[in-house]
Amino acid sequence: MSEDVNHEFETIRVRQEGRVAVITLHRPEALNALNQMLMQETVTAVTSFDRDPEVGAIVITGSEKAFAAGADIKEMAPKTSVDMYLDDWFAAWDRLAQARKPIIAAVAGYALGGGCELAMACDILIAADTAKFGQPEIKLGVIPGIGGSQRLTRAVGKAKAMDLCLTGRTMDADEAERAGLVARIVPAEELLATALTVAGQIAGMSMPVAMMAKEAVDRSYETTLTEGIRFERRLFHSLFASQDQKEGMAAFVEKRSPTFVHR
Ligand SMILES: CC(C)=CC(=O)SCCNC(=O)CCNC(=O)[C@H](O)C(C)(C)COP(=O)(O)OP(=O)(O)OC[C@H]1O[C@@H](n2cnc3c(N)ncnc32)[C@H](O)[C@@H]1OP(=O)(O)O
Repeated sequence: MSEDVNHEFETIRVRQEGRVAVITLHRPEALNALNQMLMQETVTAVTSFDRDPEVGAIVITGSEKAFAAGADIKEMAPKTSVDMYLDDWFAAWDRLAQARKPIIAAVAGYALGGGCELAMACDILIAADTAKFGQPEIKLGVIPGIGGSQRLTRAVGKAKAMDLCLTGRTMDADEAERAGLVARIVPAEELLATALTVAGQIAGMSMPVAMMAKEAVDRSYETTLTEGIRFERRLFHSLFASQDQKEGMAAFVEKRSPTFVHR
């Protein structure tokens, strides 16, 4: 992907700015509803950037009005249970959550249902003051299907996750930040610039170190405290074999900025 860094696909736009890759969801006619094409294109782009040594961080964003208004209801409506099971509907999104490089969701407007779930599958969620989050699937006679009941509960706790999943109501950016879903809120007009700055800071770190930091935090969701601390300690010890640990600590002692080589 790095040779042709500005690319328009059917449902997404991708570009690269230095070591930051930006994926913009682009289905304006449907408020970026997540259809199968958008899922495939987004996951393919993320997978490709994840493998690209010239990319240190990825930003996923939408439009001013909608990050994504959910999975595509019109596409799903006629499906049967067997269709959904045989096609393993939404399984491809799991590949996005398996990316090893940090992904920032820059969210303005609606992030509902699958849109909220996509944002939560990213590593840092930066919201515009216009953002609205929710899991309204219950109003459609279904429940979240891209991890919402699990990631939302881990992010905001059982009380608020139950409230959101059982009533289908939306919460604004302030409430989402207070609840712990959102890392930062910024004025809508500063959203992309802020996301790019944060992504640029991350991409300027040693890549293996940033990847290990992500892996260690993610591990806290999957394991006991004792095992998680042991895992973190092993990664930490292993970094003393890296050139970037030598450079980072030498730079501090010599009162200069480090030059990381991602090794
Ligand atoms: C089932 C699982 C696992 C996950 C899901 O995500 S289910 C979907 C959850 N999301 C929703 O239920 C939200 C659906 N959308 C809305 O409620 C509204 O569109 C809105 C409140 C987000 C915005 O309302 P507004 O009046 O400003 O805009 P609309 O005229 O309603 O929408 C414009 C255009 O977009 C189409 N649209 C919007 N959301 C979806 C969607 N999730 N799937 C398919 N299409 C969507 C909407 O139909 C309209 O297009 P048309 O005028 O051509 O019908």
